[in-house]
Amino acid sequence: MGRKHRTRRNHHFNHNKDAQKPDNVDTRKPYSDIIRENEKFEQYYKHLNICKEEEFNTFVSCLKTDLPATFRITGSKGVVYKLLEIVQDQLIRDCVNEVEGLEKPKIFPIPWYPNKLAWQMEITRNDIRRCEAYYKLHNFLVSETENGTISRQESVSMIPPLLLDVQPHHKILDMCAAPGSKTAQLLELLHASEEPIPSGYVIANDVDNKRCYMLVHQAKRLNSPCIAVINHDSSILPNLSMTLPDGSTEQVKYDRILCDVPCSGDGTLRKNPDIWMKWTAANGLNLHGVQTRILRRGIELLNVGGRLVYSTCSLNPIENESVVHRILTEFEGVLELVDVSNVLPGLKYSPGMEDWPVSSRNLEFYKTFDEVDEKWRTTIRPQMFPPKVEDRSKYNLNRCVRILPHQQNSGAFFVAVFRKLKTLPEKPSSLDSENKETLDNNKRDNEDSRPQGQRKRRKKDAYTEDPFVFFTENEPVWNDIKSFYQVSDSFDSKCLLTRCHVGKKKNIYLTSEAVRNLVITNQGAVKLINTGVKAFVRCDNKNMKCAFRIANDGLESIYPYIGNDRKVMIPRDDLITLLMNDTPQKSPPIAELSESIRNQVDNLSPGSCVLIYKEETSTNPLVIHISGWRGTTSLRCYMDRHSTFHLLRLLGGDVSKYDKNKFKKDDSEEARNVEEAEEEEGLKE
Ligand SMILES: C[S@@+](CC[C@H](N)C(=O)[O-])C[C@H]1O[C@@H](n2cnc3c(N)ncnc32)[C@H](O)[C@@H]1O
Repeated sequence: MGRKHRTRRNHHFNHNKDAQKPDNVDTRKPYSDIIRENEKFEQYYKHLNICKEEEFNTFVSCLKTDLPATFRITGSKGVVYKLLEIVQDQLIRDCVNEVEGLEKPKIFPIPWYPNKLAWQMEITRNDIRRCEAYYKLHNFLVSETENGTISRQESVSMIPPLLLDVQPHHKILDMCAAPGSKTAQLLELLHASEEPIPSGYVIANDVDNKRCYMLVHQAKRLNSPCIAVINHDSSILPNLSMTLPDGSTEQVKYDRILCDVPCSGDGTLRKNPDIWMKWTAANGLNLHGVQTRILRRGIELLNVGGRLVYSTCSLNPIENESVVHRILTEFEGVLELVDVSNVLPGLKYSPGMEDWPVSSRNLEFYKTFDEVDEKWRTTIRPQMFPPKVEDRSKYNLNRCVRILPHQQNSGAFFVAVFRKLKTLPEKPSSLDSENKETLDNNKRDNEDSRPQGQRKRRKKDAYTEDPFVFFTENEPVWNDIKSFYQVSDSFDSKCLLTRCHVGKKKNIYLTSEAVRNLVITNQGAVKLINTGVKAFVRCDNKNMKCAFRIANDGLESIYPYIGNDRKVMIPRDDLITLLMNDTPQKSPPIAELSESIRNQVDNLSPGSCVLIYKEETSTNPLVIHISGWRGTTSLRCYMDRHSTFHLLRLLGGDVSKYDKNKFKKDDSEEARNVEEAEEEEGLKE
């Protein structure tokens, strides 16, 4: 083995070797003592020919360095393009302070990501967090992430949703969804059209109850009425049903499925260096079974003509091609691998392997199961081996995509895209005993009931979620809301729900019709963790003739149905004034706002309203809707600090109140806020 390699964490200083270390660098280095070396790892992947021999040293050296910071820009069209301008022209210029001896890092769009909406920097996440020169850049990333307008996601993890080819009408299942960065991307793709509420939806599932709440947090940032978070083992995921217009029910089959399975994670060594210490060849062998079971269930739940993306952040063929091959064999004639070589031009990758040895944990490599030593035959299974040479062309395993870290300075990743060609036959053509058992336990493709194992579990589980109670035709609070906001008759109030059966309703949430249908049809049969975007919030203010104000979260979905009388067009300078005075005590007096505002609110009764800001000048008009409050003498908007920071940035207002330097003592309170936000960032990928 070569000499011990301790990676330098602060390699933002690397781009100028003579650079002096600036003052005020936070010295916390959680991973700094990890020796990024594992002899067996290198031996294993060298033997497997994971890349060309002459590239192997570059491959390993790259894995020992930290990952560059990347993010995606998300949100509605106008906001996206405004933010894109800021990222492109101003982010590094204005958000990185000049420090002698420190070059400003480069930022560039990730070449294969559509429309320049994903960006990579020459520095790492830790550089950004620890170096004072980057505090504004860090503030930008934290506040825009919290606001839901950027997503700090590893570049390779952005690939699976792009390969799913999502349309707004698709029924989508994310089988292993937490913490939810890909779920968020799926939701964005679902909402890509102009429709305020798309007809499709995302069912986001994870087996880990705590991690399901990370999913809820992710989904909340995107304010979608089209998502439900559920909590099941996806290898035995219950069938969901929907109610048809004639009252009968039908099993839900999904148009798109993301199967981003649990894996050994050795593709994330750059981000999670502790994996260097834990890596053994046994990790892949132990995960192959659960990965296969989850993928198998996904194929059962997929619509004919539908697409399923199987992905891992592992380099190991035992978790990748081997699982894909096994499933293609089991479902012969039913599935094909899709050729995605032209979908993301500019993406560099290696084609999937068509041949691999299977290794014991002790790195004894076998070409066929017959050679396997008796003692390993419980961990090494016959189905883990590659196809025979003469069968290779049947499976097209070379259509799988393996991204190696040195190919474009990223993490490593594996993706395979399946298309379902026909319904499953009564019995798959080739089944081993393990498969037979699983399939006998799980009800078959076209049966409308839950897997047996699941029924047992349900009895044991104590469901602790508050109930999901949808409005009925005669919901008492609805009349007041409808008449106060002049809600159009085309709005279906039955898509509103609360989380209590009795007592005062506090928050009212909105789901799409399709999600409502699913929740009601499957009540008691699925462990539903969360659904619905907050649309109205109780606000018992004696000056308002309605007990509920409009919430910002659901405003984009509900906006088209609100009557014009409670809408106020707000000019830029007035909006900036409101944003700069964002506490109820400091709400700007109406008398001090522009004539345009005074005229509009003259006849507006006190209470909740929608403020609309339009900027027509740019090529992609920016339209922003904000929940506002017309007081007896003042006007204000409901915004949390991150959204206020975001809007001021978009409008070119003064952001200094929010852009605090956490390295300065005076700003310690703000620093704590930033730290808290960072803690939350830990919830994301
Ligand atoms: C690789 S992570 C998923 C990352 C996620 N797709 C994202 O982009 O943020 C794998 C997830 O699978 C979950 N998981 C593990 N076994 C599972 C199972 N049998 N059913 C469902 N989820 C499972 C884990 O809790 C973990 O959250």
